[in-house]
Amino acid sequence: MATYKRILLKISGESLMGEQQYGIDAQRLQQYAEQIREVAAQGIQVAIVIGGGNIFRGLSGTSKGFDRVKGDQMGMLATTINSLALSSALASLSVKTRVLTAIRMEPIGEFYSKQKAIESLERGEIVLLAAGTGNPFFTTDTGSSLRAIEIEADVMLKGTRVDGIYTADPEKDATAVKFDEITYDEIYKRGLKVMDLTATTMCKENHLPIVVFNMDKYGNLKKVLNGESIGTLVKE
Ligand SMILES: Nc1ncnc2c1ncn2[C@@H]1O[C@H](COP(=O)(O)OP(=O)(O)O)[C@@H](O)[C@H]1O
Ligand SMILES: O=c1ccn([C@@H]2O[C@H](COP(=O)(O)OP(=O)(O)O)[C@@H](O)[C@H]2O)c(=O)[nH]1
Repeated sequence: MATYKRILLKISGESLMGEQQYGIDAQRLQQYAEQIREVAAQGIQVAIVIGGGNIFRGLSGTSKGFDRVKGDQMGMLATTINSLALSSALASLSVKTRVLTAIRMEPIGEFYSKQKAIESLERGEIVLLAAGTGNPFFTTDTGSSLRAIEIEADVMLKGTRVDGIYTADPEKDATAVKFDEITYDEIYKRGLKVMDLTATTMCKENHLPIVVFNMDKYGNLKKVLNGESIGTLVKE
């Protein structure tokens, strides 16, 4: 039995690289599309935000001489490229999708509105929310929390390449221990960097639970949605 009716799934752009150093790994993309199709077939309404770190990050561009605002705009275009790729992979599995962009760029996608997103979700379409918040100096984590709150999602699922939230970055500290549950305040107190603080604060202020889980393990998305205790649940 699924515990959530409407979800906002955030997928890390960097994870889309798979084993590659850059860009989109076709196999990884296909795996994501299959898993998303499976949960949508259970009747769960799915909206998706994808990062752009596999292509471009504004902040890293500044060290190479890019203007930050232009760099962030490049990052937002990167999230749009990834959204189109996932939309196409889902379409090839006969799943209906709608790409809504935070910046006007028809015909690549339609300009986002809450109403369009909800109409599509209620029709059973997968909604891909591209270009983050549409503003520089933000991240797709913040875009995800913003959109999740707007569309009245029951939960924000942060699909990433680690198993959940740890006492320290598990990619750097082998002694780090995973939390099954954690409060928003504990994330601040411990200075945990799994999600940016703007995103965490938006979720806290709007009472939106977050689940951080490993999206790269095939089948995990379904497990989270079926209420298995996978990943880390963030709540009050
Ligand atoms: N306390 C922590 N618990 C879990 N992951 C952490 C923590 N601190 C930092 N991280 C890092 O956060 C990453 C997950 O965030 P994500 O937004 O998916 O990655 P990225 O920003 O690289 O695309 C993990 O890969 C991990 O290295
Ligand atoms: O609302 C937003 C969302 C994203 N970005 C830019 O898009 C890049 C890619 O997004 P992010 O780093 O969040 O992707 P991920 O870490 O998930 O790969 C960021 O570095 C920013 O430069 C932005 O400017 N505003």
